[in-house]
Amino acid sequence: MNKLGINKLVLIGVGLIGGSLALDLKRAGRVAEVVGIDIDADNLARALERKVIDSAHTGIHAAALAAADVVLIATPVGTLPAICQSLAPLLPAHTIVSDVGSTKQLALQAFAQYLPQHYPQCVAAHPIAGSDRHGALAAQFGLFEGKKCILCPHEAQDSGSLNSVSALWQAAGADLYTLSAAEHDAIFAAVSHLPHLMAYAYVHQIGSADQRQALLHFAGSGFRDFTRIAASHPAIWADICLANRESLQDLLQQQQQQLAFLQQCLQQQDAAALRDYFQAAKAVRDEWQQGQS
Ligand SMILES: NC(=O)c1ccc[n+]([C@@H]2O[C@H](COP(=O)([O-])OP(=O)(O)OC[C@H]3O[C@@H](n4cnc5c(N)ncnc54)[C@H](O)[C@@H]3O)[C@@H](O)[C@H]2O)c1
Ligand SMILES: O=C(O)C(=O)C[C@]1(C(=O)O)C=C[C@@H](O)C=C1
Repeated sequence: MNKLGINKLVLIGVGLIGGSLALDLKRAGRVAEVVGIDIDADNLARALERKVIDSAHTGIHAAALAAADVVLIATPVGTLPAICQSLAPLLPAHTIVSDVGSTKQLALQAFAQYLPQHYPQCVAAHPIAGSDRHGALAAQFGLFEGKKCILCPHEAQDSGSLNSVSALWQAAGADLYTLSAAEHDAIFAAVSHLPHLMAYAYVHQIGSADQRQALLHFAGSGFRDFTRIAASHPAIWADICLANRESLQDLLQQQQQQLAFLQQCLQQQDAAALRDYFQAAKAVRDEWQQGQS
């Protein structure tokens, strides 16, 4: 046992987020051994080369899970139910299960439905850090340093498991916050999932334009800054958007009202309304930026 009691971490999904946490925990001496499970054998080979993990499996097997202290699920959120179902007969009694997914109600539902014996030891977590890159090659040290990590404890939560998972994220430098899963999903629909949808929609508009080549040729930093997140992993984002579809449908409706207002300002050549609208948006953006420092 090391100082946290985490001898063996089983990481399911050895990508940007899971891989980055594994790197930090290994460097901090908080885990002795990391076993990687991933459906992508090439990705596992890269993870082994980069020492993100110590051993690799392409499926969820008893041998991989034997004596696991923590199982961390870091796959697209839509895979959680099936993964929990596969884990159920194989988990040692003491194992803590956690996830890193961008939506939390689905995670708690999957834990409750497929891991009822372990439910008190299941801890839903979400680091608010990442990028448009993916896979083990994108895993990096220090990704979570100074970033928020949201924990969504549930009604049957075992406090020891919650503390152990909290300690892992703190070891990676994250600042911990607690929200209910419903609060979490409503907030991140607005500040993460909606902007991703809008970036995808805007890039589609450009990509389907007759002048596509010229538009892309001359696009500069405004285009780059607004569209970076449209380069994110399609499978990760399809799962997030579907898992949070109800909030997102409401938010898209609200966004259409914003666009309709802009149409009206342009039609009426209303410079004052546009200036006020942009000024109010700038004030919100400036307020956010100040809160970051
Ligand atoms: N990318 C971000 O910015 C970010 C930030 C915070 C949280 N998240 C969440 O973290 C999770 C992982 O995202 P990521 O960005 O690390 O993605 P990633 O693509 O870098 O890594 C996911 C890995 O899971 C593997 N995988 C997919 N299905 C699997 C399955 N059924 N069994 C085993 N392995 C499987 C993939 O091969 C891949 O290596 C997602 O739930 C995402 O919502 C992402
Ligand atoms: O930086 C990015 O590319 C991100 O999209 C990171 C981001 C975000 O929207 O802020 C994306 C999804 C997460 O669940 C958490 C962080």
